[in-house]
Amino acid sequence: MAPPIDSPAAAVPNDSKAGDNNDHLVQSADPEHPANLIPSLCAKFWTLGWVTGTGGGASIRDDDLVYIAPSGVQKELMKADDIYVLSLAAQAKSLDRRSRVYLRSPPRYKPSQCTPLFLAAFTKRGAGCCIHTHSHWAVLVTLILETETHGAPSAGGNGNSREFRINNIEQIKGFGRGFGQTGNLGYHDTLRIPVIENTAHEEDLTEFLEESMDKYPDTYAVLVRRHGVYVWGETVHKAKTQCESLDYLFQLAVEMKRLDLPWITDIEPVKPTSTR
Ligand SMILES: CSC[C@@H](O)[C@@H](O)C(=O)COP(=O)(O)O
Ligand SMILES: [Zn+2]
Repeated sequence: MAPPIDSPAAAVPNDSKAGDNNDHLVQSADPEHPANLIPSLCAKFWTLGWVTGTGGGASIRDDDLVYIAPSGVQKELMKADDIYVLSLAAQAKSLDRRSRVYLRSPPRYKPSQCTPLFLAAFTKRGAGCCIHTHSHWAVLVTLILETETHGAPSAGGNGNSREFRINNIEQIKGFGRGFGQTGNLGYHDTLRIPVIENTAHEEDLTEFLEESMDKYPDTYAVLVRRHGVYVWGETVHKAKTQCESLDYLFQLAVEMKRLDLPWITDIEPVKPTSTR
């Protein structure tokens, strides 16, 4: 396989030996270590159809260090030894935003093309984990929304192809209110997920993803039309459960559309008649 395109490490931690490529950064017996967790999570995601045929992936941030999968590999078969490691502090000092400074680069691969999008979640939102899926349900929702703009909004949508909206579904409670805010969305809250258009090259999505983050400061996800979804969270646990909740809602929304059921409904909150 071709060598990595991005620049090798300019700075290495003091405890590294020269020439060892900082392999110790990905060597741990702890299954929760990011270098072990990314492969095990991706193996689970593959069973859900989220990272089929090398598409999709996941990245984890541990303080200053970001762990990234290689590009174009079967994500469900990755090993810890395949993982790239990048320092956010070193990256912030880099003058060229498009070149990246890796503390560890497996020589046989290139880093994931999703890297700048994962970095946006870490630097703009302080996320601890970002997941990218090519789930059928995410893609179908963007296709349904696309048809909404060509003609009158039907019962299933909201007439705005750049935003997915749904309310009055219990699983909405699986989402946080936004970074820096406490608690989760409520049953009657409306979940809004922005949609950006796909580009020929993954990294060209970055500016549009960042734009969406600015426009929707509370969002934990951005849909990419005809492509998939990026979902993040403060922790791995939160990114994973939000991604699962979203996939559940996308599947439900597609089935609702088939049944001509609306995604947005006006339901009066039911008041408890007695206190326990
Ligand atoms: C099936 S190719 C998909 C890629 O172009 C991209 O969309 C993707 O999600 C994965 O990119 P990768 O560089 O392999 O991590
Ligand atoms: Zn992708």
